[in-house]
Amino acid sequence: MSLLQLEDVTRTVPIPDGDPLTILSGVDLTVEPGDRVSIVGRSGSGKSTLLNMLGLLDLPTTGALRFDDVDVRTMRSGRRDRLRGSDIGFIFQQFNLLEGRTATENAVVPLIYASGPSFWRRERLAREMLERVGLAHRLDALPGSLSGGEQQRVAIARALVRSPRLILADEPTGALDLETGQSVMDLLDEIVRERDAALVVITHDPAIAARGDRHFRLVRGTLTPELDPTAVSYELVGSGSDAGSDTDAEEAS
Ligand SMILES: Nc1ncnc2c1ncn2[C@@H]1O[C@H](COP(=O)(O)OP(=O)(O)OP(=O)(O)O)[C@@H](O)[C@H]1O
Repeated sequence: MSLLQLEDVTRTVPIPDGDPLTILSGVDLTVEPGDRVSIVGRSGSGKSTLLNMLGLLDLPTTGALRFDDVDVRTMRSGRRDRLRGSDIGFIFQQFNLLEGRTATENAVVPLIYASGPSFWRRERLAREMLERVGLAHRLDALPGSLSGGEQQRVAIARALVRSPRLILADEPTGALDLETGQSVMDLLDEIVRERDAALVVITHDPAIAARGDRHFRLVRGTLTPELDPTAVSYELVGSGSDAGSDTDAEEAS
């Protein structure tokens, strides 16, 4: 049984007074427990759209999206939301921590929506997770007093505190220097391995992509296997205005 499966997925969005815009097409991806998948793609290639789908935030326009072999499109939105809360953890480039709340208060947030022991033991679970990411001495620190690497560790603790089976990381080292980024990735890899969770990392950085076990690139909404992620040129994965965009929308305009 696979954890997550996309089969021939297309995502189109309506354009006022125009043909629908195709953002993803023919995407096939299977993620198994313990998998470490990396996806590179330049600005506008459809990464956020794909991430939203992997995180069950958006549904395919056509094609199949299955979680635990259950067609996500047949689920009521409440069930999808609960599944996302309990089984999927998100890590972003900008750590998205609540300012004015301590590290522990930030890490506890996902457990506020849990039930049973996870809810009753939430403070302890949050503290244990922060200890696991090396922040035992900063439990009461506010985000503003933490370094970038420490803030990302709080965000990792928050993402993992419910023991999700799938972790989605969107440019997790994008706001960190090289060395801090590597140590954050080391930690993430370690914890993911310990828990046999699956990790999908979306990144512009070939060095981060190379850490995965299976590599893909997203070009104009099409996902293809990448055999040698270290050989991906900057031009392909580059971000920002110098790299240009990658969509039909840009081409059409
Ligand atoms: N609802 C929408 N309506 C119109 N265009 C959209 C919509 N959603 C996405 N797009 C376009 O589809 C393309 C892919 O979007 P997406 O946000 O997935 O790209 P991305 O690879 O995450 O880009 P970036 O790295 O710059 O964030 C972009 O050109 C975007 O403008």
